Amino acid sequence: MTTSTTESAEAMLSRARIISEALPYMQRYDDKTIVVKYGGHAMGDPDLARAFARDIVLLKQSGMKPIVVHGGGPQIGSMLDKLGIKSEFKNGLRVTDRATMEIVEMVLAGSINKQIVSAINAEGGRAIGLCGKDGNLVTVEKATRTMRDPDSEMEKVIDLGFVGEPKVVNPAVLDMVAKEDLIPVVAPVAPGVDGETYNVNADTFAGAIAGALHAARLLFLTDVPGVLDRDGHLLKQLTRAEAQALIADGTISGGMIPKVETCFDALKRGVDAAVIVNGKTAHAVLLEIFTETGAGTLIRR
Ligand SMILES: Nc1ncnc2c1ncn2[C@@H]1O[C@H](COP(=O)(O)OP(=O)(O)O)[C@@H](O)[C@H]1O
Ligand SMILES: CC(=O)N[C@@H](CCC(=O)OP(=O)(O)O)C(=O)O
Repeated sequence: MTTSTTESAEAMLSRARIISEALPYMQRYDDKTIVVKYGGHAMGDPDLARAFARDIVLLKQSGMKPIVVHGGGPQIGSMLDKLGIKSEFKNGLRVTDRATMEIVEMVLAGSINKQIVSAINAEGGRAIGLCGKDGNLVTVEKATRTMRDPDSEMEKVIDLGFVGEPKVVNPAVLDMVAKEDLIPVVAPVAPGVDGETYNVNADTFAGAIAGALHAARLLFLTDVPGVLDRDGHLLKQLTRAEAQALIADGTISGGMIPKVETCFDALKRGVDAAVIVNGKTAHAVLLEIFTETGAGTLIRR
């Protein structure tokens, strides 16, 4: 036997071992719902987008039920800039007037949603694009928030406009989609009980869907390796008490606060575990589902 044939046989055996190692995970998650929140910061690079779509198709092909819930905050921001519409965030949520809502719906339920659907279909999957309006999948109520007024030092109610908080999730729509072997791709735009259209934070939206379906995993794909401690090191696991302390001392701030809070909320509503991972790493979803330790921060009951 020549050296090159021996090496090639070893390489083939190693490939076979890697494929074989996937078996326990395929068995663990067989027929289980995996909600993947694809954040706007994790999108943009075409190679990463292809790898993401491929991972989702692989989960489906392996017998799991992936549901993609996507964001698009930076993309909404660019479109609003182009149109000269000013936008601001309060308590991590975009203040959404009627003109802003029109753009949010166009960007989220329109271009981004269809880009993800096309990317999944291009990898051989069968995706269907939805938003909270389709089949009344998610109904929301107007979000209420308070903020400390620096002058009076009193808590004041702030009006965020058309920003919604999920109130009712109707899993029947997703059950029907699953029966047809389709992969749902859901945009966080939803009707209010008042008949208006509302903008929902994509993390909150993903958490509500994962909770209603008692998903086995809720994955957040963002632009950092996970939750980082005071020294910037990755926390492989996070308890509620640790999270509360890190929020109180400012280590967890900005968009990471609703993400972490959504994780604990989803666990309370029946999700087995939530994970925050770096969506800027190729095949982040596969690494999370098909390995024992995963790559990001695991939050579980
Ligand atoms: N302790 C922390 N660990 C990691 N990221 C943090 C932490 N505190 C704040 N962040 C910020 O949270 C951001 C992720 O949240 P967000 O911008 O809402 O992401 P996405 O658009 O993916 O939902 C990170 O880019 C980081 O700047
Ligand atoms: C109310 C609110 O803030 N909605 C978000 C919805 C998109 C989102 O959450 O996108 P990411 O996941 O990429 O941040 C927004 O308008 O930006």
